[in-house]
Amino acid sequence: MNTDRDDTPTESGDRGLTKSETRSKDDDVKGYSLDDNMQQHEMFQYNDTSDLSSKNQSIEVSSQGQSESQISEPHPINPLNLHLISHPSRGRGVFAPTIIPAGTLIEESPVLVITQREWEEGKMNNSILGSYGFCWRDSGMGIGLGLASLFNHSSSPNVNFIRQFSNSTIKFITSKNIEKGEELCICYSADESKLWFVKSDQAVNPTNSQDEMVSSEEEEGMEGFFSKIDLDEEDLVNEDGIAQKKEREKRLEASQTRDVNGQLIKRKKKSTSSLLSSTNIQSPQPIPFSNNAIAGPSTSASSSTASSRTSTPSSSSIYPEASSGIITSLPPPLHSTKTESKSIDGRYMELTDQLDWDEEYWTGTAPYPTGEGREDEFAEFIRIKGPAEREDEVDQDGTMEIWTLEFTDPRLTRTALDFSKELTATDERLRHLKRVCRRKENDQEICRIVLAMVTEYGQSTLQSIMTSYSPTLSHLTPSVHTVPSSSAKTQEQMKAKSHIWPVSFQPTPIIPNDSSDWPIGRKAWVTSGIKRVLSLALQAKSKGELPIAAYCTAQPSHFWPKKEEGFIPPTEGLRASSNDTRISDDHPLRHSALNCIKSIADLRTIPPFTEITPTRNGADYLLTSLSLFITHEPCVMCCMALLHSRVKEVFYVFDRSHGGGFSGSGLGINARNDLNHKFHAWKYDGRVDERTKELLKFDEDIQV
Ligand SMILES: C[S@@+](CC[C@H](N)C(=O)[O-])C[C@H]1O[C@@H](n2cnc3c(N)ncnc32)[C@H](O)[C@@H]1O
Repeated sequence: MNTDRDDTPTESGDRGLTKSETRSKDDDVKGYSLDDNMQQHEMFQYNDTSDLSSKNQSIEVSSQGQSESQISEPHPINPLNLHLISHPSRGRGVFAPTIIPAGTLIEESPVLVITQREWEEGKMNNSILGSYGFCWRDSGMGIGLGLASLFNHSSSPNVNFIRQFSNSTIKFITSKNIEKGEELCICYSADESKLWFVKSDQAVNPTNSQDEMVSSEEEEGMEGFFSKIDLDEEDLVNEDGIAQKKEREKRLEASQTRDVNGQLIKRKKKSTSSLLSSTNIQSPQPIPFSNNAIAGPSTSASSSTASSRTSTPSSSSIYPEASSGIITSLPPPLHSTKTESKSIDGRYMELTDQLDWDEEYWTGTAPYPTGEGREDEFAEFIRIKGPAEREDEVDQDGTMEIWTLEFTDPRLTRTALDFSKELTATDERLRHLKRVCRRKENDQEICRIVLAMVTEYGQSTLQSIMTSYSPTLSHLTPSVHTVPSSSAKTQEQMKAKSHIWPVSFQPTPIIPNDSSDWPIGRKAWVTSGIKRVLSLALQAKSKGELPIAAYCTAQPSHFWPKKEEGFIPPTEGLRASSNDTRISDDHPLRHSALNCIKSIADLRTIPPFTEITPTRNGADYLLTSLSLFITHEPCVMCCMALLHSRVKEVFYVFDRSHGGGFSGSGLGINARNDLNHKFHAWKYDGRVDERTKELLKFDEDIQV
């Protein structure tokens, strides 16, 4: 479908939307039913007469949306027969009626492309569409037809989407094997602070393991964006470089709406889930996408619209894959498009040996007895906390004082917000606060805007900065307001804190401080990783290298958190080992961890690793969900490289007295709120024999 307006389903589409809005009001009271939904979809169908076997089968939709005559040959455009089910908090969602293999094309949904101008002038963000738009090319918005708009959000999605600007469609492809009855979800944004609704994932992810620290922000270019980023929510994101910030601002600007005076206005938060809420999840019903649901207006104006549809090919002719349900040619992975090369830099790439441990024995999957009861044979690991966690532990109910700007005239909002952004752009202490707080007081809406920490400016200084910024603000006086000093970690906190001032919602899982609760199999696996790097480091030493070694691999699937929120399955089979080669290469950057990351990067450019579909948009980094074992605490540079590669966890043996990226430097790079990924750092707390210890010592200040 192209974006030409004549090709868009104006007539039926408009009616469908009008109807849908009217219906939503009713649904508020009576709940949402699939029958309603069937009716709604019927409104969107076109009268494709070429598919009708009998001319007598003219179709009329009664006010109940019922077809008055039957169509003999159903023409399913939803060959997977997916179910639409309404959930009490998420609203409608798409569910699998049967097992669906990874890589299956669910739908290639046509998109109505709305230009930035149309979106703004039509105040579409204020309408129900505001919750449905996909960011599109040139700051436009795409409203996905078909199933596109019905996928709910999950941060561990099982469906990827690929926006195809050239033909204005979006492809939805399963990224995992889907179980019968599972909800199909996409990831709206990897940065959940950008979501405009309170997320509910229980049914999607029934087990909520506590083993994962969720990355706070992914690269924007790769994300699947929905448009609905609130003015104030926008301000919660990390400052990650001018270019991205500008891009984000542009996008934000594009999706903002203005009032009649051209002033920016706050977008209405309209959650379809509340409109569609019902007390129970309804029993699954197939979405009635078949010919017998086709309905079309019979007026001459509408038949011209309808006739432009008659040439529309059937779904199976457009998407041959859809008929089998399996895509034969997967989209290329994000990291590389190479498919043939077998060697890198003239070297043949070989996978390093697997870790030496009896997986079946230690995980209890073997027919013979398991390793249960042998826990004492393994040393413990201590988790190294970063500043993020220490900050989180500080008084959760605390408040602080900030300067705010208070006014009732909505026309001041834009200038006040711009000023606020300029003033507080880099102040981490304000990041958890929504920038705007609106309250109704004495029948008047009062708008308060975050300005700065009270400790930063005196009132007169602030007033004069403000006046010189814009004369529009000169008659306002900053006032002091008490606000929560941290984000909300639970729904209760969210309620309590937002009562004072709206804050961001950042649930943090409780993470154990040591390995005492690990299953014995994980202890055995991690111990084998530690043994491997100690032995690699001794070998390196014997060759005259610095005695530092690393080994990177995926955690065995047995230990993967089951459907845990935020867990991205690693690339199985991908593994590499390395040692420090600063001496032999006479190169200052050949640190063991960097060498290991490079090997993984090299491997990912050759088959079979090029064949892997990214598990979620924007999340397929070099070391996504991989674990790294290393003899020594990595230096600051290596820690940053590991962070950028999105490593999941690092196990190490020896601390560095200084320069180490975890505790040696005091920087705690593994868990900082001002960095866009967090990972676990585990320190080996067991014994290493004295001779090995001695052999693996090196001068930390070495200059190569
Ligand atoms: C694109 S629509 C998805 C379909 C929507 N559930 C419906 O019934 O129309 C986006 C809206 O779905 C709801 N939603 C999606 N994912 C959700 C989640 N994980 N938790 C809560 N609500 C969710 C929010 O109300 C959001 O505004």
